[in-house]
Amino acid sequence: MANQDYSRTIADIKGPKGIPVFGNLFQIEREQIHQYYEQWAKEYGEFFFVNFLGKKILISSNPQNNAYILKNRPSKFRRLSKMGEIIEEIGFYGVFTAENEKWVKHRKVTQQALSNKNVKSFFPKIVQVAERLENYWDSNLNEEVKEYNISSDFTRATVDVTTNLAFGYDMNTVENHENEIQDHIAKIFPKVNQRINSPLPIWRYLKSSSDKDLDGSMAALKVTIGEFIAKAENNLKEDPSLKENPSNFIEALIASQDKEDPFSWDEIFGNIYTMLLAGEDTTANSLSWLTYFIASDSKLQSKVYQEIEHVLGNKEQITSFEEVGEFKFLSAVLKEVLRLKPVSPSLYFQANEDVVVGDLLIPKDTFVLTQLRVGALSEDNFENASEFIPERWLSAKDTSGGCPFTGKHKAEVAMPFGGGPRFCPGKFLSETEMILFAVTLLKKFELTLSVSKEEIKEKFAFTMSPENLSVNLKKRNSVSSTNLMEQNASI
Ligand code: HEM
Repeated sequence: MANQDYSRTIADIKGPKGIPVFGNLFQIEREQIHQYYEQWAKEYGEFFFVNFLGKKILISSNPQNNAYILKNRPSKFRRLSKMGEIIEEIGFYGVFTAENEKWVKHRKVTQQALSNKNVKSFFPKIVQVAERLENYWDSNLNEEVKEYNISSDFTRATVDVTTNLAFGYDMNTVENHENEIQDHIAKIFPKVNQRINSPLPIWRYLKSSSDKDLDGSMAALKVTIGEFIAKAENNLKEDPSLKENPSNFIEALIASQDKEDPFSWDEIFGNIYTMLLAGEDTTANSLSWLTYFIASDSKLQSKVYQEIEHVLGNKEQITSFEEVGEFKFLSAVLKEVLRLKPVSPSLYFQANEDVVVGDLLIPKDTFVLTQLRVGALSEDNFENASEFIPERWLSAKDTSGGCPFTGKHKAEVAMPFGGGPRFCPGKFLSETEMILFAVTLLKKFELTLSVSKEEIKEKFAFTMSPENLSVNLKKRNSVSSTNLMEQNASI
């Protein structure tokens, strides 16, 4: 029994009234489920229950309570076991689903692979991927392009970064469009989401065409991953010193086989899938949301462009890691994008024991869904919380004219990368990638939305993406030539 004080038990917790047997099942649209939870949080408060076919989910929306849940892992809370089973059933037995000692072991090797030190030394490769993006646009896009699907370019770029950094394998999907790896990856999250929210595991007895499609994609991915593994095994054979000092994630996983407590082949495959998936959708969707805000606000776009001109000077591209840190405004814009459009607005947990959160006693095994964006959109934490104000993330030292925003700002409440011991180990890598790819796009093109802002909807399929996003691109004069023209004019 939990030994903290509490004033409520789950018998006191209410929620939206459903209908007999089905509960709230027909009150929601699956792809906007997070928005229903956010709306209900306003009505029912920091804890409420939803019920799908008799299965109850406790929704937690208070940021302090959510931080407590995230922090108290793996002891008091674990990832939802049903979610773990579903993800592992597909083949992803790795750091995201592992618990307790297993998780510690998986996390160590993942964190090492994604360490700041590794990302910094890998930086030239990220620049190379950005240059390929630019080459691709130079060769394939006219001066003006309408209704362009920029999200798929971001997806390719993030796949290339992850496969290079973590697997030492240069896929160059940015330029070689015949590779379909991202099409296969794209099927996984929506399916996981559908199965988690499905009250009955129908797919185990009767496979729909989309279930069979997923099996086909997993088989294709297995072949690709087999190639990554073969390359890493060859490297280890040719240079046995890599066994002690592996140069990437895959080598580290394979090298463990000669040591105590090795990773099994299922774990090796599972972690490679995990890394591939975790690194792609999240970063690419965040870049798509960035595009959404920038393309719909010309003032914001010119401000970002001014900073790009200022930092790049006469250069065409960022050339050193230190320069990334000079994009103070763009960084603030990205933070604001992640506050308003976190790609993971909901995280799924399960109580390992009876545990008191806030004033509530939550019994062992309760399914708890933390709804993270409620706090990020609350006036209690951020002034004019629903507005896009990147300046709120700038401090006085970031600007010449003193602190640009003095309103309420509880930065810790926005948790786009999760929190506690299981917070996202790819944060630093993704922040670096996002600056580089955003600069590459925005220095080159002026962007407008091809559809009205209202037509672009939040679509939740385990991660949240902008549905219907499509942009018009107009090539700019290059940054260096604009600067030269300005210099000439001032002479
Ligand atoms: C904008 C980009 C990204 C966002 C918003 C994001 C967000 C998240 C979130 C919310 C979690 C769950 C954290 C928790 O449970 O507290 C997570 C976990 C994870 N992320 Fe990311 N992520 C991003 C990019 C990446 C990248 C680039 C990689 C690797 C290439 C990555 C690898 C992982 C892994 C391995 C986990 C599982 C950690 C664990 O369970 O211990 N992520 N991420």
